[in-house]
Amino acid sequence: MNKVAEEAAFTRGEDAAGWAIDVRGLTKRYGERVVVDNVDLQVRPGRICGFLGPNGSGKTTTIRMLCGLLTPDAGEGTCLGLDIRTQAPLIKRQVGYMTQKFGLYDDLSIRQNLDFIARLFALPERRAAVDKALDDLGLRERQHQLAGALSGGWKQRLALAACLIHRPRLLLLDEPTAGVDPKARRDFWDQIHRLASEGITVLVSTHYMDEAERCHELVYIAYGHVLARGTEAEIVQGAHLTVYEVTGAITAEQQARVAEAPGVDSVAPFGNRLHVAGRDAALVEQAVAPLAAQGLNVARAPANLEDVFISLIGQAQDNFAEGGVPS
Ligand SMILES: Nc1ncnc2c1ncn2[C@@H]1O[C@H](COP(=O)(O)OP(=O)(O)OP(=O)(O)O)[C@@H](O)[C@H]1O
Repeated sequence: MNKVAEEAAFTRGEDAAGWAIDVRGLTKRYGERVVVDNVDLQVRPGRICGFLGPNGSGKTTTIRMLCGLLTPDAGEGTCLGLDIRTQAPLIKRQVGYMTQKFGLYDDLSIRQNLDFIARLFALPERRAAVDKALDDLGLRERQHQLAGALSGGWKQRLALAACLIHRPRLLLLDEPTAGVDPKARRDFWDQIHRLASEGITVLVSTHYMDEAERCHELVYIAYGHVLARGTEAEIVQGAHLTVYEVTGAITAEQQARVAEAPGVDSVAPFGNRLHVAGRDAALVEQAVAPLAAQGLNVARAPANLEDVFISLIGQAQDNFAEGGVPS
């Protein structure tokens, strides 16, 4: 690619190959512990990529390496067409990073908080930028309320407005809706989709499966390793799980017995239903047969993301137990 084409790609917020995020082999150690191990990540502009994995699996550490807040011990690549190792200051100016903790001032109003952030970025038309952020996120009517007096959902909305005030091309959202009620989460996700449709790329970590389902693509990480990636359908198909759904008055003892049966990777309750899943169809069928004989309803069911992730984490534990859990 020639210089002109390269600059055009940079202006669009992507690298020469058209990726908004394109990193390979990202690795981070703390002392002897490898907490992110050889992670590759590629996301196209305007896509919403969900970043999932158990607590402590390396999501935050990866996100911080992407925006230049942490230097990787190994690995390379670009964010918005900029080198994560050598152009971190430029990346930071074009990224909106929402951390897990509410980082704004409780004793300032919504407007004052946004104005403060606009000053930090030295935005030229500060008042207009704050007005736009208030309007875009539906915060205008509450602009004089103190941030500390807002409910969790409105705080998240304000945090998102603060992330967007400098018009970033990439949003890195670290569990943005933790502890927020379902209606506020839904509103938040409507905003994320609106932003993506405007061309903003989003990498969002979450533990909520309904949120994972709203992403264009997903990356699942455990022990610092990527275990699965793709669309929801690709991940579910790729897992090759056989799932039986059990309904009826199942006892704790029956549940424990089926969980211990050979070939059962995961047993997960969903309301009054129990999902029993594994990769070997014959073994799973054998495991649930006694439950049917005991009068419970047992029927094949499609695998869902949660079945897959529970199964993957179980396999990862087995692998690491055999090959040595990463220290
Ligand atoms: N500054 C640090 N020093 C030492 N260990 C750290 C540091 N920061 C993170 N870790 C460890 O690295 C591992 C990965 O942490 P990270 O916060 O990236 O995980 P996560 O997937 O974001 O977890 P969660 O879902 O709980 O937010 C954890 O075991 C954590 O304790």
